Amino acid sequence: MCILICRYAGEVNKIAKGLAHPNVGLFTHIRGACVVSGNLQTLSPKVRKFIEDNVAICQPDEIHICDGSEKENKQLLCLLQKKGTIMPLTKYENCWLARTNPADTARVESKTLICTEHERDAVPIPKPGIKGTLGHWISPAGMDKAMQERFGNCMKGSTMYVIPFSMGPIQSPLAKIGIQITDSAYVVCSMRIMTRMGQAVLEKLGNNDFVKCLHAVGRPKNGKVEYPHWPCDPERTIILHKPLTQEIVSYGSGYGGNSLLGKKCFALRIGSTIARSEGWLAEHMLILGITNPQGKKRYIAGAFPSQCGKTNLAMLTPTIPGYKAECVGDDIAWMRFDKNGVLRAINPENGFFGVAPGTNHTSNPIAMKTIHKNTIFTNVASTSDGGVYWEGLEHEIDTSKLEVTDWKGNKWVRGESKTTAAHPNSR
Ligand SMILES: Nc1nc2c(ncn2[C@@H]2O[C@H](COP(=O)(O)OP(=O)(O)O)[C@@H](O)[C@H]2O)c(=O)[nH]1
Ligand SMILES: C=C(OP(=O)(O)O)C(=O)O
Repeated sequence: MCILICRYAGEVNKIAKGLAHPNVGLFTHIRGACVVSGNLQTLSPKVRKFIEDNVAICQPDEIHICDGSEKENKQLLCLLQKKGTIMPLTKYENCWLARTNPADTARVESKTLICTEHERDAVPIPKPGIKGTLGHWISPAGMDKAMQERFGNCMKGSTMYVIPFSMGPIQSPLAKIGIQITDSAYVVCSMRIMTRMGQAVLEKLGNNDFVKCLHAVGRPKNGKVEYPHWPCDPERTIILHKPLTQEIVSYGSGYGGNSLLGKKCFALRIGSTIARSEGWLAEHMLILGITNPQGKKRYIAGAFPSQCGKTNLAMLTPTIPGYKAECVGDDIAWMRFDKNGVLRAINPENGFFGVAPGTNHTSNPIAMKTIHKNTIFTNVASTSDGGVYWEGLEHEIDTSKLEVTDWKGNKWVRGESKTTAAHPNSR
């Protein structure tokens, strides 16, 4: 049955490509690309247009509208395993390890740009001759050009996934909705951990506006994909934000910080512009609840740059007797004053994306308890008993009795290997 539908779809595909308006009457297709999962009928005209526009540019073979279900997640994890993008970590429950292209391991600030009509609306303008360090600006024409140079046909042969997601609990009045298009199943599975995503979000959205997020892993200009299990285009990686139209565009990287667009791109950067216009704040801050021995609870928020300890402080285990600490958020805080003038905050995320090295039962016991179930590890080392390893676990995992494979897939021996077992920014 399945084969028949696909064959029929292939024929319709050809016909559809020849029509003046490629969507006429073809509810299983968008511009000739077969919808292999999800129902076009449930999409609002705005969501459908967003998909259609990008299908026309990116030319995917298939479209998968994500419902966020457990079944879908399992199918995608299985697909990723078949492609060699992830491997199961048999020591734990539903845990996986991804190894990226070694050139795609972190966010790239220098390639992260904000698009506004005037430079002064995006970044402070330094004196002539001085290089600014606070963000990068791109003009609308520059953004259009950057996109044209990269996105044309970039999903040929691939599946375009459509991820409806909510930053903040779906029913919360503070939540904001985005739709992310991506050609990475790793991104879909990761977005399922980091956000609330799927069918329920589409139902909440109705025909309202949403933050438009477009992501493609890209292919190098010369067509040579060095690591087929992790396609990317490090040379041309670019992360663009257009606050005016609430658009995010990310090309060339599969690394979480660049590709999970709900996180830094939406919750922080676009979020801060939405917040400014609506009179609230989106900040790069952890939120921690502290209850003293008398039962009085207070919250603190703390702003540290990336890789400076937000996740670890947010997961603090108190050493002072009688105190209780509760993690609300480890990266981004959405804050506003309520009608009584009390500052309230939510964590718009739904999961954690912490740096692995340095994490152990002494430095962060809560993280250690959390990560042995339903976790996607990226660029950590693996052990022959199906576990993970990184710098900082020397006193907890006896590597002399195990074989260790480093984050690049090579044999690693403690005290002998000259490189680290895990990438310093492994997550
Ligand atoms: N020495 C030391 N390292 C820390 C401390 N807090 C965090 N780290 C390490 O710094 C790195 C980044 O930590 P993380 O909490 O993920 O930072 P985030 O990116 O700001 O959330 C990890 O390797 C941590 O183990 C600390 O208080 N002391
Ligand atoms: C998510 C990231 O930031 P942080 O280090 O603040 O967690 C990142 O840099 O990819």
